[in-house]
Amino acid sequence: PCVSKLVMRVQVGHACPRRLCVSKMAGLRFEVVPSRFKEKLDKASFATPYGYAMETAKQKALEVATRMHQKDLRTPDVTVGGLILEKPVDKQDAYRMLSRLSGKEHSVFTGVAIVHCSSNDRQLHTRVSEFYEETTVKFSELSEELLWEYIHISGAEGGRGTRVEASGHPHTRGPTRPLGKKAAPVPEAVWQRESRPAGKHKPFMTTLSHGGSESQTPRTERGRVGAKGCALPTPGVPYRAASGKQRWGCQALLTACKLKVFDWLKDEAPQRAPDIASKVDASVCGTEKLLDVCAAMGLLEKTEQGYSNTETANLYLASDSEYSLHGFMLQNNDVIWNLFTYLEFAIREGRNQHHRLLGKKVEDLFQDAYYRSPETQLRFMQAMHGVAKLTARQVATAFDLSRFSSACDVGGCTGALARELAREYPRLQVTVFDLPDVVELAVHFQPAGPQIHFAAGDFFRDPLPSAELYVLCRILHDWSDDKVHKLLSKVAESCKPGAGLLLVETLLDEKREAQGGLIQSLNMLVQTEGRERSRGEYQCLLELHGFHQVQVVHLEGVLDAMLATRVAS
Ligand SMILES: C[S@@+](CC[C@H](N)C(=O)[O-])C[C@H]1O[C@@H](n2cnc3c(N)ncnc32)[C@H](O)[C@@H]1O
Repeated sequence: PCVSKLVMRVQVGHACPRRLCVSKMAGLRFEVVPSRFKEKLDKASFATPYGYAMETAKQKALEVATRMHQKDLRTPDVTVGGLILEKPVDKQDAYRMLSRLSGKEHSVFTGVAIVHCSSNDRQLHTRVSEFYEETTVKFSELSEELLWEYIHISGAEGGRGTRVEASGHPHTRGPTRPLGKKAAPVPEAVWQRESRPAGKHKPFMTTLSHGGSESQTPRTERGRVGAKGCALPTPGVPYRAASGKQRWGCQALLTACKLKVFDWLKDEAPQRAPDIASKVDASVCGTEKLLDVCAAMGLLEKTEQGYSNTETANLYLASDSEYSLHGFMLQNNDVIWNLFTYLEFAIREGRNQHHRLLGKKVEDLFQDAYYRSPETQLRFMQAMHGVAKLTARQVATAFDLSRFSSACDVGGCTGALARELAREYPRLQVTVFDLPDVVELAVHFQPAGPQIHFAAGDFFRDPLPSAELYVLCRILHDWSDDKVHKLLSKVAESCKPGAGLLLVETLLDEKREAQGGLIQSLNMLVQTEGRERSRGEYQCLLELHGFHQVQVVHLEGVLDAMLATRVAS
């Protein structure tokens, strides 16, 4: 409780926006007091860069602590001597620095280490994650996602905040991983952190998210001296967001997918820019720039012989790969991206923007928007299929469902989750219930088998197939409260006492919010009739419809699973 009462006087050589952001997330009020201590310690007198950095940080913090005491006759409650290593640290230094920072030796200096480490060493990353866990004892609100982004920032190529060296959390397990295959990172730029298999490649979202190299960073980012000599607050986050590099990076990725660059390079590699340009019917200069950006994002490898797909691109971006997210990219490119251009209207009106995008009234979200033509329906289904395949295993294994002998996946689309459920529970019979047009096309994705059946109908109007377990995966967030009640009461009516309801959504809580849950809420606003809800809201909804004994499992990525049991009314 005392944390919120502290005014942290943070000494900072430059008002590092990342550190301020981290402190803010930790729920601390703080003052930024630039230290006047000159970084002039003799490097030669230190055995390691670590020793030099620690001593410099200490002296800077002490200078602030002393000066504040003299100035205000009030010693700051805590002075944080945060430490940033501007150069790549070697492995041993990183280990030592982490153990010192996370150890109990420092009673004065505590804080968040932002480690600029170019090593891909697994043990080191494990150690870093342990450090993070220890840190959270003090700063319990710190977001893991956030810290990981920082930890992977390397100073190797141009300084702070420029490149990301390793992807994901080293402990990320792989239920979302293609079975029997080595994991490669899932493209995050439009994937919205749904899932994050571990891997050795660079994730391309974060590569772009820090806004270019240090030399390109505007002076204002590093704290500039204003007219009267006082430090201006840095525009870090707003500057980066507005300058659009992250958005442009996303757009480059989506365009490369749309042009099927990764398909051409899967068929034949390496290839040079003019070859690809002629295949995708585009200019050589434009294609070359696009390929270079893809290479910078870690999606292509560039050599003197030309460009080749990385493992990530082959696995997730080629349109014919088993775990392809190509449809998801196209859905983002052709629909969601455009809907977001109407965000201002969405905010003003509090509703989705399909009518603006399509220039006509949209009464039925699916029939009038997503499924308005066979092409748009197929694209939507491909998008759902790609995402579902990556998350299905986690969902199927979140709880022990072996007591059920039949399940109905309500709005189960192509049957990707049904397949995983059938695989996990060999005696389970699964019915995928979806709109007639969807069921008709679903066979192209997921042929029915001895355990999997498809049933066509409208879940707001038609009776649901009978089952011992009902599954609602990414369904309720599409709908208004009224429609959610309608659907839940339908499910409840179809259930006998003891039947289960498996609900899979993104629960809006602090962790998910930090991981993009809030952005996901905006996404729901611009494109659906629904919204993301909190665990408490879902629990109330479930209980209201006779589902109790609610258990929750937080899955990797941004999904959460809730299992509830229907009790006799
Ligand atoms: C957001 S998708 C989720 C698909 C799948 N459950 C998943 O997690 O990937 C919503 C699904 O609900 C289906 N759907 C929408 N309205 C429906 C209705 N009235 N009756 C039956 N299915 C419907 C859509 O066709 C689509 O497959």
